Amino acid sequence: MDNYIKKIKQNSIIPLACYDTYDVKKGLRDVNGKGVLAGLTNISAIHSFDEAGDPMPGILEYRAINIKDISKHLKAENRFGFEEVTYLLLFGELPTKSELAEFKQALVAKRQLPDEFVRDIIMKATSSDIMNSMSRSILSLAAFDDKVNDVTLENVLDQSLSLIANFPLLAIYAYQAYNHIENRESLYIHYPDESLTTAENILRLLRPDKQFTDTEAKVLDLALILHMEHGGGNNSTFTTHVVTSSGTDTYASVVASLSSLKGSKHGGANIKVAKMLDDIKAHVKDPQDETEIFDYLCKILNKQAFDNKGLIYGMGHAIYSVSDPRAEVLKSYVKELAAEKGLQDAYAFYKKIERLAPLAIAQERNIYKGVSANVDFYSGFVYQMLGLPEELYTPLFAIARIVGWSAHRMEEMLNMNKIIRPAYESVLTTKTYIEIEDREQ
Ligand SMILES: CC(=O)SCCNC(=O)CCNC(=O)[C@H](O)C(C)(C)COP(=O)(O)OP(=O)(O)OC[C@H]1O[C@@H](n2cnc3c(N)ncnc32)[C@H](O)[C@@H]1OP(=O)(O)O
Ligand SMILES: O=C([O-])CC(=O)C(=O)O
Repeated sequence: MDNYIKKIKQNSIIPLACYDTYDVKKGLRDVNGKGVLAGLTNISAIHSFDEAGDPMPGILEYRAINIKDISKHLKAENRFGFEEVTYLLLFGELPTKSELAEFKQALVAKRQLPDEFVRDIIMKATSSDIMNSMSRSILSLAAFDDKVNDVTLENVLDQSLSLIANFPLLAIYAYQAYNHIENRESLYIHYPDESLTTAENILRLLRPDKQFTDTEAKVLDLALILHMEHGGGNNSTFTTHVVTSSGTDTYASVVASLSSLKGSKHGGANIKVAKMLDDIKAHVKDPQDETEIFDYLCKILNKQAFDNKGLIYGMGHAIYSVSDPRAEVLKSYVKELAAEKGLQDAYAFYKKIERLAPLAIAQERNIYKGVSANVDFYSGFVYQMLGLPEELYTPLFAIARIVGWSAHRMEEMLNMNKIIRPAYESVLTTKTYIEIEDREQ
C-alpha cells in the first residue's frame, strides 16, 4: 500500500506554481473569496464586500429579502416560518394567507413514507452516520416512484415537495433505528401529526413522550430557516447544478448534494464544532485562562490536537469575512436559550472561542479577507440546548437545505439546458508507450 501511495503522490501532485502559470483559481475563488462567476440566480444573494471591494458585514437575502428581516418579523409575530420561507424560495414570492394554508396542506399530504418503508429499509444496516442512511433511504424511495426519470418541471416539483416533506422522517427514523439497534435504547417511531409544523414534528418524532415547548420549536424553526439557502456556489448547491445539468433524476441529484453537505468543511462542520468544544474543555486545565486556550487553538491549527486536520471548525467562510449574518442571528437566540437553560457558562466559553479563534488563525495562516464565526459555530450549541443528539446536527442542516437545492435544480433546468463541463489543463508532456519487457524493474 505504501508503494502505491508513493506513486500516487509522485504522479499526482502538481507544483503550486503551475496554478499561477495557468491562472487557475484554487477552489474556483480568488484570495479575497470572490468566486469564478459560474451562473446567475434569482434565488438568493450574498453581500460580503462593499463597492470599493473592502470586506463588510455579511448580508444574506432570500429572493431579495434580508434574512434578518424575515427572522425579525417571524419573532415579532411569534409565528413559525419554515413553510412560508420554503414557499418564498421555491416560488419566488411571499405567499398570501390562503396560498400559505394551501401549501402547508400540500406538504402535509406528502409527509408519508411508503407502507413498511421504516421496517424494510430504515431498520436495516443502521449507522451512526445518519447522512449516509438518508442517502440510502432516498435512493430506495426512487424505487417506489413510477416516474423516477421524468424530468419535466411538474414532476421535479412534485418529487421535490415529497422529499422536503419527508426529510424529517428519513433523518429521525434513521436516528431512532440506529439508537435502538446500536445503542440498545428503546425504539420510538412516532407518526407525524398533520396539525403540526415541520419544526414541531421534528421534536415530536424525536422525543419519547412527543412533548416540546413552543419556544423550543420556534428556535428550531428559525435555525432551519437560516440554513435553507446560500446561493448557487456553495459546495452542495453547486453539486445540484452540476448533476442536474447532466439530466439525472431528482433522487440522484439530492443524494449527490447530501453527500457534499456532510463534508466537515461544509455542513458537517456543526458536529465537529460540538466535538471540538468538548475536546478543548477536556484539555484546557483552566477554562478562564485565555493564554492556555489560545495555545491549544494554535495546537489544533498545527495539527497537534483534536482531529489533527488543522481546522478550527465553525470559523471562516469561503466568501464571508467580517461576519456571517446567520451566525449573528443564531447567537442572539443562543444567548436567550442559554439563560433559560442555565447554561451561561457554556455560552461564555463559546464566546471566548469565537473571539480567540480568529486571532489564532490570523497568527498561523495567511489570511487575506479575515475570518469570523460561520453558521455552523452556534448551530450545534442550539441543538444541544434543545436536547437533540449530535448524530442529527448535519441531517438538520439537510432538512433545511433541500429547499435551496430544489429551487436551484428547477432554476438550472429552466435556464441553462447545457451540461456543465469546465476545462482542466493537462500539465504533462506526451510520452510514448514502453513495452513491458523494456520497463525498469
Ligand atoms: C455552511 C458552511 O459550509 S460554513 C463553513 C463550515 N466549515 C467550517 O467551519 C470548517 C472550518 N473552516 C474552513 O475550513 C474554511 O474557513 C472554509 C473551508 C470554510 C473556507 O476556506 P477558505 O475559502 O480557504 O478560506 P480563506 O481563503 O479565508 O482561508 C485562508 C487560509 O486560512 C485557512 N483557514 C480558514 N479558516 C480556517 C479555519 N477555520 N481553521 C483553520 N484554517 C483556516 C485556510 O485553510 C487558508 O489557508 P491556506 O492559505 O493554507 O490554504
Ligand atoms: O456558501 C458556502 O460556501 C457555504 C455556506 O455557508 C452554506 O452553504 O451555507
